[in-house]
Amino acid sequence: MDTIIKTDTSSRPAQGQTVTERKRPSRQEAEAAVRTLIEWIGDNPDREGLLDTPARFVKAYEEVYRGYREDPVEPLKRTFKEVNGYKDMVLLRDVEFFSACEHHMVPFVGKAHIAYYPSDGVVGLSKLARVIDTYARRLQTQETMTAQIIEVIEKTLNPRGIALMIEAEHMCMSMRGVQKKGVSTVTTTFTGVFEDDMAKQDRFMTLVGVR
Ligand SMILES: Nc1nc2c(ncn2[C@@H]2O[C@H](COP(=O)(O)OP(=O)(O)OP(=O)(O)O)[C@@H](O)[C@H]2O)c(=O)[nH]1
Ligand SMILES: [Zn+2]
Repeated sequence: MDTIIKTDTSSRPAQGQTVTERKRPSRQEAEAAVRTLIEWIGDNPDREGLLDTPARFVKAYEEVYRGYREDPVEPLKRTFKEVNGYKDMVLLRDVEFFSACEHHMVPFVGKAHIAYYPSDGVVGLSKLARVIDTYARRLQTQETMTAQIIEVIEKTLNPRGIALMIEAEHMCMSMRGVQKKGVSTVTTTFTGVFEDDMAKQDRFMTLVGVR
């Protein structure tokens, strides 16, 4: 049976895409595509070691790209108001993530550091990490991922300000192409009270451990 999936526009809000509906290939079709790729690289998909590889590959893709089936707004819906009036910065440092760049579908791996000034209650700490993961588990550029995380937190939580820094190594730069290993790509965004306040930005950087 054909499955129709709705493309989540929040995966590319910056580019202003409209919602489209398209037919999702069946698992069988996806496995056949992997078989074709194995043949294309020059191996034999019928040899013993590769016989179950298309099925494993598709199963792994389901996990690696699970972000398409998740709603990033969901984890942020519940806030806790009883924090004795705590209004200072809440910061999560070193949130590890695995993603894949949309140009080569090769992994980029790194850490996100995120801070916000609560306006009306705080959100469960794990929920911010969930939002990061949902976007990481989709195809995109690091810049897009940074913008998407900021946008969903801003819209859902309406904090007084958000700071986000993502640092990652892109395998498309290290294992192929220009072949530069160990290069960190760093993206940052500051909103609200962070935006024009260098002292707040400095404090964020200090807490994150950037000199
Ligand atoms: N800005 C940005 N660029 C990215 C990201 N991931 C990969 N890239 C870059 O995307 C570019 C794609 O360049 P193209 O010239 O279209 O493709 P290519 O011939 O494979 O390029 P090379 O990687 O230089 O071999 C490369 O410079 C990559 O390093 C990302 O998250 N953000
Ligand atoms: Zn790439």
